[in-house]
Amino acid sequence: MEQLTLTPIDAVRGTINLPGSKSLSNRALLLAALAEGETHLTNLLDSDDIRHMLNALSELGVAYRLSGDKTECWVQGNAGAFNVAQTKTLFLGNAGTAVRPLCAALAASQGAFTLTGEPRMEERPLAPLIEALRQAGASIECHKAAGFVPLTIKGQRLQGGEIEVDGSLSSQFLTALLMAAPLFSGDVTLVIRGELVSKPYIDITLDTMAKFGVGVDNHDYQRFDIKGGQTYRSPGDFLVEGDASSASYFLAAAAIKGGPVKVTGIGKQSIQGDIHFADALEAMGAKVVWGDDYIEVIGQGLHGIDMDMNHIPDAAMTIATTALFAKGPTRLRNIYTWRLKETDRIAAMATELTKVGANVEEGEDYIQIIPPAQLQHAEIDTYNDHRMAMCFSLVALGDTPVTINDPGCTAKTFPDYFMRLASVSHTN
Ligand SMILES: O=C(O)C1=C[C@@H](OP(=O)(O)O)[C@@H](O)[C@H](O)C1
Ligand SMILES: C=C(OP(=O)(O)O)C(=O)O
Repeated sequence: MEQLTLTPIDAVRGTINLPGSKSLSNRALLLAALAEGETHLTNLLDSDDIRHMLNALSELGVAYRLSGDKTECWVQGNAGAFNVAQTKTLFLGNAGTAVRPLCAALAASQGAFTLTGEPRMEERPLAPLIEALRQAGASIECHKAAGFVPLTIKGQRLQGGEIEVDGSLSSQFLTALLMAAPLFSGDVTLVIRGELVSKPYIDITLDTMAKFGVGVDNHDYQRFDIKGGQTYRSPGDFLVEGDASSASYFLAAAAIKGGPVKVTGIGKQSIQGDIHFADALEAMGAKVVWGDDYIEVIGQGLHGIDMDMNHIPDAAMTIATTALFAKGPTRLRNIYTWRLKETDRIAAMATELTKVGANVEEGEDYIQIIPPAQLQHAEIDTYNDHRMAMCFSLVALGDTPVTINDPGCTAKTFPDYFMRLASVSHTN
C-alpha cells in the first residue's frame, strides 16, 4: 500500500484556487443531460465521483465534449428523460451524488438500467429512495440485499401525486426525487418523514434546478410541490462554484498556523452550506474575511467548541482534526450520518485521533475530542475515505510528522490535494 509521510509544516500562507464543487458538478451534469439545449459548464471538478457521472451519461447516450483539462464540458441536452433500447449497466463507484440522483432519473426514463458500485456503496442506504419511487409506480429490483445496490430499474413514465420520503438518513434521497419530479407525468408533492438532515444540500439542489428553469414550492423543508411534465432548459453557461468542503482543509490550516490563506471560487454569496465551516473556525477564535469570490482565514489561538454540525457534515470532519490544536475539548453533535458515508466516520475518526494521542469519546451521534499535550507520530488508516486522508494531513501542522496510508483515496473529490497543500506549506 502506498504511504505518504508529511514532515512538520512550519507555516501556511498563500492562495488556493478551488477545484469545482462535487455537489454542483454532478447536479449540473445530470440536469444539463436532461435539459433542452447545450450547456457549457466551467470549473467542473475532475475527480472520480464526476468521472462516474460522466461515464454513466455516455452509456445513456448523452453527447458531451470535455476540454483537455476536463474542467470545461459542453453537454448536448436530451430534452427530457433518457431513452435506451438495451439494458445498461452503470458502475458508479462510491459516488452518492451519482447513485441517488441517477436512480430516480432512470426510474422515470425509458429502458432497463442496472446500477452497481464499489463494495462500500453496497452498504450505503438507498431504501428510503426506493420506497419513495415505488409509491410513484417505479419498478426496482435489488440483487443482493433489499434497499442497496446492485439493483435493476425498469424505467417508465412515473405518475405524480403525493410521495413520502424519509429524510433522516440522507438528504440525497430528497435531492434525487426533486430533480426527477419534473419528468413525472403529473404534479408531485414530496412530504418529508422524520427530521431532514444535511438541509443546505437541498438549497444547492433547488438553486441548480432554478438555473435550469424549474421552480419548486418549498414549504419549510417539510413539503415540496413540483409541476410534472416539465422539461429543463439549459441556462447556456453554468459556472461551477469552488468546492466549499475542499476549502475546509486550507482554511483550517490557516486557523491553526496563522495563515493567512485565501481560497477563491467561493464567497459570501455561495450556495454551498459548507461555506459555514468558516463560522465554526471563527467560533474557535480564527479571523475570517468574506469576499464576493474568496474566503480568507487568519489564525489566532484556537479554543474548543461544542456545536451541532448537522448542517455541514462533510466539513465538520475537518473540525475534528483542527480540535487537536485547540485549547480545551471540542464536541461535534448531531453527526449520526457520518456513520453512513465513505466509512463509519465517527468510528474511524475516533480510532485515528486516538493514535495521535487525543482523548476521544465516541457516542452514537457525537464525538468529543480532548487534544493531547504532545501529538504523536502515527500511521493513519484512511478507510478508502478521501476526507480521512485530507483531515489527517493537518496533523503535520504540529511538530511531529504524520504518515497517511493510501493517500490516493483523495481522488474521489480532490486528486491533487497533497500537491495543493504543499503549495501553501512552508518550512523554516
Ligand atoms: O447532496 C450532496 O451533494 C451531498 C449531501 C451530503 O450527504 P447526506 O445528505 O447524505 O448527508 C454530503 O455529505 C455529500 O457529500 C454530498
Ligand atoms: C459523503 C460524501 O460523499 P457522497 O457524495 O458519496 O455521499 C463526501 O464527499 O464526504
